[in-house]
Amino acid sequence: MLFLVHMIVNIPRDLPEEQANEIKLREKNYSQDLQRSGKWPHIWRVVGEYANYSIFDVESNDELHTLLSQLPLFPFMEIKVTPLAKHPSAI
Ligand SMILES: O=C(O)C[C@H]1C=CC(=O)O1
Repeated sequence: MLFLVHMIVNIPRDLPEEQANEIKLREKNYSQDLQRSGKWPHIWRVVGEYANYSIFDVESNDELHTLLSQLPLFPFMEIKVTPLAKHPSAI
């Protein structure tokens, strides 16, 4: 099942920089592990924003929820999920 996921990151300004950097490093490693696994085949930066559009390829809504809720930046994210279906004109 394919999902379009929009993630907007809002790290509080008062979070110590060292702590923020540690979370971002864990996020990068977690994200890259999922990309290597094939479950997160696309991630694109939104120009000018601390946000991304991603494609996830997972077995179920529950699996996607588990993967997203384990993102180290999850507490600081606004996430919108759009389920994708095959377009009838797609070739
Ligand atoms: O930078 C982001 O868009 C947020 C998050 C998603 C993957 C990652 O490494 O960080």
